[in-house]
Amino acid sequence: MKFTDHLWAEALPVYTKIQAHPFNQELMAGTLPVEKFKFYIRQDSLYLAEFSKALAVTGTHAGTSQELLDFLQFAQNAILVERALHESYFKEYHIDHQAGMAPGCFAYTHYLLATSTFESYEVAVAALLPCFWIYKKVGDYIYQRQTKPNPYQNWINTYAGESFANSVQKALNTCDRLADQASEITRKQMTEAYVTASRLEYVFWDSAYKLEKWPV
Ligand SMILES: Cc1ncc(C[n+]2csc(CCO)c2C)c(N)n1
Repeated sequence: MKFTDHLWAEALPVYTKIQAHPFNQELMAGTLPVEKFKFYIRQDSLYLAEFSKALAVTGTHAGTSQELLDFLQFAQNAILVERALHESYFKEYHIDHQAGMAPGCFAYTHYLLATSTFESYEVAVAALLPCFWIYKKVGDYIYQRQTKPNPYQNWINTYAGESFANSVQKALNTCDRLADQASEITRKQMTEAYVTASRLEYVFWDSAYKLEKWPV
């Protein structure tokens, strides 16, 4: 059994809830209120700006130049995705550039920044994996079942392409290779980081659906 199969089984209850979350169900049906989509896009733009740094830092801890290159390309891609959001959705939906990070976005981005900076390369790779893998799974799920026409079609297409699938496969292969060479303690830490980041993916969607605000 591959290590990533074990990870998938460990976080399956979290994934199941992400797939069933009203944000994703309504996005798929095209019925998601536009306010919630706008909130999500603004938060995702803030997320991507920090996520790209976490990817780049993780790359500096890689053991091979190929993996450094992979992570730098992921980081570059995250910045390009963020720019594309600005070019399209920010203009189309008149999204507020001033709104700061909601608690869910803050928790997720800072977890990834801290993990990539202070934990081992192995643990950082496991923490970054849900971002790729869960988006691929949710993206495929929505793409196959979407109601057409759908006002969120462009967003739905973003994670359905072949080049994104290749990136996800690279991240999975790296995680498996590292786990094969890691101690049992490190593998446990990797599993914990993977589950935590998966829970934070859930929190991120839930935050958008609830238009989450700081309570104070
Ligand atoms: C909260 C949140 N989590 C994951 C993604 C997905 N994602 C964004 S950039 C990228 C690949 C970078 O090379 C991936 C997989 C997202 N957009 N927002």
